[in-house]
Amino acid sequence: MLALARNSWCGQMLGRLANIDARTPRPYSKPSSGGNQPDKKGKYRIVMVRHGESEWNQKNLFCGWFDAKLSEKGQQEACAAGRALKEAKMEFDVAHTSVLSRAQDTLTAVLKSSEHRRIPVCTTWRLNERHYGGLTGLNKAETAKKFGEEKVQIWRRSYDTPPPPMEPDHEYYACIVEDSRYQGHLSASEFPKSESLKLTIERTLPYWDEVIVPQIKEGLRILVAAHGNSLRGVVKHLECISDQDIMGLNLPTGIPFVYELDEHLKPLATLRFLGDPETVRKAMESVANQGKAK
Ligand SMILES: O=C(OP(=O)(O)O)[C@H](O)COP(=O)(O)O
Repeated sequence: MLALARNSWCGQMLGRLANIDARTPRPYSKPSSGGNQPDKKGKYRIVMVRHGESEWNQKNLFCGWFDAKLSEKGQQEACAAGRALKEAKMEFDVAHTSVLSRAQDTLTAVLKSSEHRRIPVCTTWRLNERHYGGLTGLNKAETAKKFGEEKVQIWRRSYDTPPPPMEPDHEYYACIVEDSRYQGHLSASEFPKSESLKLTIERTLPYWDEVIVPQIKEGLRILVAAHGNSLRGVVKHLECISDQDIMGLNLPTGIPFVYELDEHLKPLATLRFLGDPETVRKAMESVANQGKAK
């Protein structure tokens, strides 16, 4: 069993995060797609994976900071992701994940099924999924029926319109706000009530810039296991995707993707999934369609 302990070396870097402003992504647009042809080798490489299907993904519920577990299918996806990494001969020196079980359990399964040696794992709330506010726990298709698909699309994919806030009388408010994993890491005023992609990026990028980037530059091979929207934020930043174009990116569960980076950490190409392109395309389409009224 792999330990998900906070590594003191990660902890030191985390301590430097106070008062750091997120960088503004430059306006630039590049289509994001799948493909399994190896890219030209960069100076650096980073691999990321959205966790396997969770029980709430399976029920088509907005999840956010609720700590849903992986479904049986999600466990299998995570194991398949590990096998794909092994087949691609990808090895890692350090892994980063969120404080949510679905990402941590995916990482554990990925490292186990790829028969990877034990590596340090850094966990941070900054890689959490976006906080889905008052939508947390609602069925996406039923929400689309009630409020319209257009409204749900804005809540799911607009860059800077956050969902309605989570109020203290919300069914899941207490279990999220009082969760011990946030104690000492987030003050009451920092604790989000809901997050747009923009707000998610603003708390994820300081971790990227201050913890992950220095490790990449040290030559460490990094694996990140996180979430649909926290990773969309990282992809937007890396590829300088415009606020408009990022709306079209839907990351599938449990399919690792690779970036080859130049010496300035700019990607040599768009993200490359380690999966059959048709399977990846269908999985992305299925995520996009989750917000349609049934
Ligand atoms: O918790 C969520 O993301 P996750 O399953 O990647 O952790 C969201 O419910 C994803 O929903 P979205 O694809 O409608 O933004």
